[in-house]
Amino acid sequence: MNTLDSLDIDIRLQDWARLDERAREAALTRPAQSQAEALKRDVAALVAEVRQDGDAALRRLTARLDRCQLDALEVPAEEFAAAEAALAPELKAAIEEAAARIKLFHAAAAPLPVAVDTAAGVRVERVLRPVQRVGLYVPAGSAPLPSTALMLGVPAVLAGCREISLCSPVRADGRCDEAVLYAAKVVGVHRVFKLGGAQAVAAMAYGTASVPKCDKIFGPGNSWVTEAKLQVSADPQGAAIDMPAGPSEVLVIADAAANPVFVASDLLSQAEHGPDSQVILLSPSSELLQAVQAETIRQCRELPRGEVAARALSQSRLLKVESLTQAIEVSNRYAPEHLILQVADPRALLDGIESAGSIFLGAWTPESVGDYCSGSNHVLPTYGYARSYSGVSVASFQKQITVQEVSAEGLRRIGPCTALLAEAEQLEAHRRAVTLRLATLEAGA
Ligand SMILES: NC(=O)c1ccc[n+]([C@@H]2O[C@H](COP(=O)([O-])OP(=O)(O)OC[C@H]3O[C@@H](n4cnc5c(N)ncnc54)[C@H](O)[C@@H]3O)[C@@H](O)[C@H]2O)c1
Ligand SMILES: N[C@H](CO)Cc1c[nH]c[nH+]1
Ligand SMILES: [Zn+2]
Repeated sequence: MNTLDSLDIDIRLQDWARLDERAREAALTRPAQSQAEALKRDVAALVAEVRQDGDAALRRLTARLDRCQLDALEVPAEEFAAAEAALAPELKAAIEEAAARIKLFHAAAAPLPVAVDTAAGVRVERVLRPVQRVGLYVPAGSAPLPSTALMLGVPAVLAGCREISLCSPVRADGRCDEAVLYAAKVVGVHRVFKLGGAQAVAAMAYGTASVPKCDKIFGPGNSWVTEAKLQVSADPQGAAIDMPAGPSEVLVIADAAANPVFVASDLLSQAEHGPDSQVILLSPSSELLQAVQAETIRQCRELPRGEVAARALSQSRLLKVESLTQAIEVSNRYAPEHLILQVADPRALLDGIESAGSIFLGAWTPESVGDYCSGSNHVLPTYGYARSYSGVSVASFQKQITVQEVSAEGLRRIGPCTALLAEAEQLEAHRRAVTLRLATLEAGA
């Protein structure tokens, strides 16, 4: 008998119309992030320890949390070579294929410089400059994610970042995952460190003897990683971050004609990430919801990570809605990291979507293709942050600087407007910086 045969697997089916406001809120609430207050305290202690003791703290914490006694923290050239030699040629080719497609999309979607004459003699420009020192975090706690090295490394290199460091948890045998190392090499990451969790984030934010300080930290991770990113970004001496990218989640909107086997497989693809993941299905069809419920439980029993997925399913929902219009309203309220539209005409729904990290249209677009190799980025805002944040892109690794140049004629045109507004704000020095120049122009005219 399969060990999962006896596992209690369930995913709750509810009717949205019958839920009161509190029950609706509960249905759309993400799983608690391992007791928020305790988490904040624990992470603050880890960050402080790294700030105070640098490399010694990193070795101590890695021994405690990752069960590995590290000597050198940085991955040496020989380990990259050994990783490359150990990988199957097909896997290396798949990593290269994915990298090429991610590069194609990210290069095309990169911001461009702008130059506009907003009045005769008044030129305003936007120039782009890379963030100089960036730190990438690639998870490897429950599953090493070489695809995340691609998703972060490709845009960092396209943006032209000068120092690109990458941290990923070390295995108990003292090595990093081979495919993560190969992906880092393929995209052109400069240095890789055998560090995971909050301690890796602290090392990149403040720098240690071995790990260079970074200006901005990118990447997903578990609760400790995400909380550490939030804490270091609140400290002016720490580092900026891309966004809070925590436990994976997906929301699927499906109509009566959707294939329950496909829908169940999509729900499970994100449920298997971790016990704190969440998946939601919205459909106006009771038959489809019941079929997906049965199919999800059946497929879950077949998965190597079925136990993990089952825990995520226990805090997930299948919700009967009145219409696809109501499904869109509920989805916008939830603001999912991933949104899959398995309906007859998904493009017809697209305009109504206000908040989502990434959208997948139609029966032949599983979320997995975005995770790996369609070309879009899989580092996306979770926990409702899609209401205000976007996924990682080349722009995330750039600063947009505005430039303006005004000729004498231009100042004659826009000077009076400036002076009037300065006067209204009672900022006399601002006004004079214009009027003194205008007077000089008048005198010379
Ligand atoms: N939002 C996104 O874009 C996105 C993308 C990929 C993955 N993810 C998510 O990233 C997460 C990856 O998590 P993971 O755990 O597999 O790997 P991880 O690399 O984020 O975390 C592993 C590290 O956590 C630390 N840790 C473990 N137990 C600890 C404890 N008790 N106290 C303090 N630190 C501890 C260890 O140092 C370890 O190195 C998953 O939740 C996945 O869903 C999100
Ligand atoms: N679905 C994850 C983002 O939430 C990314 C990922 C990496 N590997 C597989 N999936
Ligand atoms: Zn995934």
